[in-house]
Amino acid sequence: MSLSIMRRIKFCAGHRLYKHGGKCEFFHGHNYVADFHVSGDEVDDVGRVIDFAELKRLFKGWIDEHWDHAFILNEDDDNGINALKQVVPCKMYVLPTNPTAESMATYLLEKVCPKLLKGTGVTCRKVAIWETEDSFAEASLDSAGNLQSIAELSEPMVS
Ligand SMILES: Nc1nc2c(c(=O)[nH]1)N=C([C@H](O)[C@H](O)COP(=O)(O)OP(=O)(O)OP(=O)(O)O)CN2
Repeated sequence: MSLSIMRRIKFCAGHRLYKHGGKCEFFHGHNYVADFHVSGDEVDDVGRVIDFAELKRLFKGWIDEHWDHAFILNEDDDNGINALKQVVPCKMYVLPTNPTAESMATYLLEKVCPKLLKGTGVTCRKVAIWETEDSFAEASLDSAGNLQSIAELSEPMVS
């Protein structure tokens, strides 16, 4: 049996989509919502897959340190990176891809969650990033643990 739980983390960040060709090429920001879907095969003596508070500590800890109130930019965006370096103090996180909701969800699922959850006995199987109340993207693992990237836009946010 597999049991799944979800921990939601909210944060604010700025970004721009390099070479987007539209308004999202301008610096702008979002009140993001990140939904972390975590699975485990068993529960502890209390009946928990893992304590929600522990997930908050891990996920919010990473988000607060790296993405909250930061600008998230594409590593190819030299102009944007150099512009932000002029700002003091400057909080910037550079991704190997454009900071779309899709790539942010994928990055969290593939790169961040395995490190954060090491030794906990649980696995993050899906991350959804909401950019607005109307748009989100999610990245998930299939049953073999391989990445499945699915963008789903214009779905209502569940609150
Ligand atoms: N598939 C994706 N498309 C877009 C992404 C993304 O991450 N994945 N991101 C953006 C921009 O970041 C943009 O800020 C969001 O654009 P949009 O949905 O058009 O924004 P609004 O809902 O605020 O639209 P208004 O027309 O201003 O109300 C673009 N596309």
